[in-house]
Amino acid sequence: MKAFNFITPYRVEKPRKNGITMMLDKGMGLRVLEDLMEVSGEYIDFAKLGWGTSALHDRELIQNKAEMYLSYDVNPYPGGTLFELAYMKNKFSEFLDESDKLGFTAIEISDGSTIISPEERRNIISKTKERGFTVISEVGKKNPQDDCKLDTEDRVKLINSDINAGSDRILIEAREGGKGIGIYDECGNIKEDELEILAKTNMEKIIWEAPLKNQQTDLILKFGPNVNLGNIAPEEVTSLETLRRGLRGDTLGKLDI
Ligand SMILES: C=C(OP(=O)(O)O)C(=O)O
Ligand SMILES: O=S([O-])[O-]
Repeated sequence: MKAFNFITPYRVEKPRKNGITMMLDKGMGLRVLEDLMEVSGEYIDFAKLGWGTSALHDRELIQNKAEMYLSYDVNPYPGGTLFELAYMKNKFSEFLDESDKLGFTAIEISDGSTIISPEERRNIISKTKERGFTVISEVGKKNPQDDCKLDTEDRVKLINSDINAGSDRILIEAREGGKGIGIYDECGNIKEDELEILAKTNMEKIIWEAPLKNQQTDLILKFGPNVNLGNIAPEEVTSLETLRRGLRGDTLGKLDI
């Protein structure tokens, strides 16, 4: 039983469709991960082993980490950048084979640093789906100068086309920093117009990358405790859960929970 259970607001439990939290794992060791899972595993739905970090560790460690995540019902997956590298090297099917063998259950398809034609993107999404992975496709470019060339209409088109091709979730790029990219301005504040338009596409499927606390708070206040959020730092997972439940001043008494 949880401490103070008589005042803690309830939130939908896993497996959940909404209120998804995606955590960014930047190369944690197994013991740190075990500790984290023990205290926060129930608040995490997906764990992304950021960009190419999983390629720097022994296969056995990655397998053990994936197993640990799965034992807490957390879906582990490799960073979109690693997929992009595999794609550039013409090793997409080997990438899926290896991901499967390592125990990853989801795959991120992104073009943050590469160029992939819309047709190719749709093919890749459906092939990944056919292989039995949960598909998370990302919309946005890593370089702010390239990202700002994508207007809102382009993003809406991409979201809809990815969903039609079979994506389970659409990730809105904000990187680890969360500034000057996607729905955020240079200070990391939300660009309301952009947010409103993207939110009209399919809120259930969208995961907003929101690495900063002000972003998490604003999105929770706007869309409620069960908004899907990603790129959450491991040490911020419990903190985010308090925001979702009104257990922190920023949202206390302000949520319908
Ligand atoms: C962390 C990110 O990069 P990657 O998907 O390459 O891990 C991201 O896109 O937010
Ligand atoms: O490389 S990152 O921060 O998406």
